[in-house]
Amino acid sequence: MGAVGTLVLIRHGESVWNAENLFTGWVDVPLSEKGEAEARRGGELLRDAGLLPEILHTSLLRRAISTANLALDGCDRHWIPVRRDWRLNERHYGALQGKNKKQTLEEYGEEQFMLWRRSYDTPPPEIELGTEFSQDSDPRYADLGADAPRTECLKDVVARLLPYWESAIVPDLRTGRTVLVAAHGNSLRALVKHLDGVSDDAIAGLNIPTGIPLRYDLDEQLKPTNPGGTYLDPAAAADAIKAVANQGR
Ligand SMILES: O=C(O)[C@@H](CO)OP(=O)(O)O
Repeated sequence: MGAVGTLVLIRHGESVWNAENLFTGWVDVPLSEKGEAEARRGGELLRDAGLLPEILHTSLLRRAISTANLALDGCDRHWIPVRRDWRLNERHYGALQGKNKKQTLEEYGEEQFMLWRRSYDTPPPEIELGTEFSQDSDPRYADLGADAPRTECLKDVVARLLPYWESAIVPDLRTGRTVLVAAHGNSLRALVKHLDGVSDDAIAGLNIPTGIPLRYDLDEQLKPTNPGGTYLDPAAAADAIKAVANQGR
């Protein structure tokens, strides 16, 4: 087998709903101005590190797609091939989609709020079909039919993400290419859990900052030789991780 390529993960820049502190999930909101700037900065970090993506995988949500476009434009890689798949989408937040995080924390209390946000296997209540923030008439998910999720916990995200990792991303890495994955806080937590072998309990404490590329060097078994990965701007990542952890407060 040849050398395994480099994996670069990027969570989308701040979205308008991140800025408003709303549970987002599969609701397709755009980047905020700050998020666009974060994405452009992500591209500069890639350029300055000489870490130039050769293929892109994104979710079907515009905050990840726009982030990838802006970042790739910034490192002159806007032309690379791209694949998009719902399996990279954010975790479906069920009936919490569109709700304010602070109000939800006040209404349900810290324990329930954190169970919904960060426990491995407790999904929020299912979203009601046909309501404002459900995706049941969205054409991009038409092929999923009744398999389209109405809520997900992180365990569900791991289960739907891994088939795409194995069948689409790993083959690209096996060609030795630098692969950029532009996705979301919780879909990337699911991938990092798998890559680093993080336990079901420990994953609760892991948060991914917006817009800062995270590099993984992998061995032949696809185990990271730099466990936890390497943020291209570690100081900014450390501050941003704290901010994600404290959302709702
Ligand atoms: O609202 C969401 O979809 C996610 C990511 O922004 O939020 P959280 O970090 O609370 O899981």
